[in-house]
Amino acid sequence: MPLSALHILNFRNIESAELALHPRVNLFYGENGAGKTSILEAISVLGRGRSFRSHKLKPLIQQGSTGVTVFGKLSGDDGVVRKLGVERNSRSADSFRLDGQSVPSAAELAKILPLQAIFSETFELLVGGPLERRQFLDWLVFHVKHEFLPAWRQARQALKQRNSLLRSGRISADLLAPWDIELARNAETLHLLREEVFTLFNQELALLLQDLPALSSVTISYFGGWEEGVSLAEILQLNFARDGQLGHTSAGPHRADLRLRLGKMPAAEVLSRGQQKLFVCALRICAGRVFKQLTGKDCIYLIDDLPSELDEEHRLRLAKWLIELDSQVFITGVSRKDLESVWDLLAVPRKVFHVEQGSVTATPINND
Ligand SMILES: Nc1ncnc2c1ncn2[C@@H]1O[C@H](COP(=O)(O)OP(=O)(O)OP(=O)(O)O)[C@@H](O)[C@H]1O
Repeated sequence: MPLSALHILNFRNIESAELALHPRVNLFYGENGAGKTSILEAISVLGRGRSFRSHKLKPLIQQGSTGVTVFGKLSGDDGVVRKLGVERNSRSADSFRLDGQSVPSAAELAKILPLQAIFSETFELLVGGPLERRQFLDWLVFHVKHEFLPAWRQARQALKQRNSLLRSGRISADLLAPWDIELARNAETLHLLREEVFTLFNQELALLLQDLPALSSVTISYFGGWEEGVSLAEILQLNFARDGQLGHTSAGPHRADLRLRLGKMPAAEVLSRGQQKLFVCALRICAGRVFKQLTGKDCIYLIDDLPSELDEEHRLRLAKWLIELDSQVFITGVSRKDLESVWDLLAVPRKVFHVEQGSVTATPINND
């Protein structure tokens, strides 16, 4: 369901902005520091409870203010309307609201407002550590498999307890046993769900990249976080002494990863920077495609400073993928001309906003 309205209060340099949005393409242009990324961050806070750029709350709250508020209205073609609200305050706990009712966590909002963000750090997906790739896969698993979140929370809790015992030095197999059982049980569930979703994802990625030979030769494999063919329960027992020395659990679902290779080499060492960026965009588009196939719903794309990240040919490719997906997109850029050129070329209806010192104004476009 697309976001039809957005109301932002005291968010970084935006004191107040009320936007009526286009159901498909929304472009934001303006000088450096104008507040373009802040608009995408506000949408991210609405859908995830946090910004894609910073986990910390404090930098988001406008200087001199005590809290930020973001409201959004989602409107479906069938006339269904959902209202989301997030208030983040430096003094009290975060408040998440859905259709006027308080909800316990941002996960409830994420189900209604599924988001994919593409920004400069996203392009580190190939070269960065496993955490980003694991979070990338888990986004899709969370959205398409309802069993995922409870298993993930229980595994995280068991891991926390196990690590705290390991660190305390009071370790005996008896003390660890209940947490080993809990961790291993949930880990097997997470592994099966991740593996199943990854298989679908990989098939879809091959289709998406079939006419891009340089990228379609990249192979991706899923690593569950411990040795294949052995149960995690056995591994935890085998690693007992080692984990004790390390003070943490060395194998488990928290070590899962996606391994991207081109021939025998890590893909990041062979692909050019431009190819890497397009490949990361393809991964994110593919996640949206699988999400749509399995749920019948669309996810929303937030894309920060696109013209500085991709050249025009790659921007055109990304725009075509987004159009095929029929997703609502929010894209920022400094120059209006660079930002609009591919959408002009493809004659795509859209809304263009000018952002200037924290104020946001809808502007007429050529075909208005
Ligand atoms: N907590 C805050 N209170 C007030 N102003 C802030 C706060 N945090 C950041 N700012 C300012 O708000 C603006 C936010 O910039 P933002 O990153 O959204 O700009 P942008 O238009 O995306 O710029 P660029 O093109 O450089 O990426 C900056 O000018 C920054 O100095």
